[in-house]
Amino acid sequence: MNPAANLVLVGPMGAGKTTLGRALAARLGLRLQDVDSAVEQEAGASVTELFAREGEAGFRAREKAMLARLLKGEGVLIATGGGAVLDADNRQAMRARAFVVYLPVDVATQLVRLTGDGSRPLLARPDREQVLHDLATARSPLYREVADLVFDTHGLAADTAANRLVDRLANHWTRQGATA
Ligand SMILES: Nc1ncnc2c1ncn2[C@@H]1O[C@H](COP(=O)(O)OP(=O)(O)O)[C@@H](O)[C@H]1O
Ligand SMILES: O=C(O)C1=C[C@@H](OP(=O)(O)O)[C@@H](O)[C@H](O)C1
Ligand SMILES: [Mg+2]
Repeated sequence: MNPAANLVLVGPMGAGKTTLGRALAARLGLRLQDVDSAVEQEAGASVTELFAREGEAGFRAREKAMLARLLKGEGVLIATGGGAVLDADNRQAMRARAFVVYLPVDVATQLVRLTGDGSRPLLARPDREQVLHDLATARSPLYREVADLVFDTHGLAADTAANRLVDRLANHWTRQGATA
């Protein structure tokens, strides 16, 4: 059993972090915080606008500050963005303050799930498949490095995946600070 105050979801774009986060938070009695949404709310601008206005570096600085702030809480389910693991401080902070679940996803599934999605600036280009392969090569080791648990959702609807993940977590994660 692995004690931690919070739960964090990591994984590539389209892995279902935001979607599963919603379903899981309700089931686990945790407060959901999606880092992208929190950054957008604080900035008063979308992720796409922030990338355009401040560059990826500007967005990453905001993402890092928000993640650090959210990890100070307890009983928080934090859905990260796919690039949050790039920063070593982020990875260390996640490991220190949360039980980390990696949701892997293959590129073919990402392409289907993200068809028509215009909200991810890194995919606003014609060679999406190549971009997703390159991101996977660079980031998969980082997801693995930070993860306490790897949970595969391929072939599962989001609600079913949430139910199974709740069962898996019961054997792996003790919520620190929770009253029995
Ligand atoms: N397990 C799943 N099965 C089918 N579709 C899914 C699943 N998880 C997420 N999706 C869909 O994929 C898209 C991206 O999901 P999202 O939660 O935004 O991913 P992430 O936050 O990891 O980028 C959404 O349209 C969502 O409905
Ligand atoms: O992989 C990435 O670098 C990004 C993933 C996005 O979040 P999701 O993983 O929730 O799509 C969002 O943070 C931004 O567009 C950058
Ligand atoms: Mg998301």
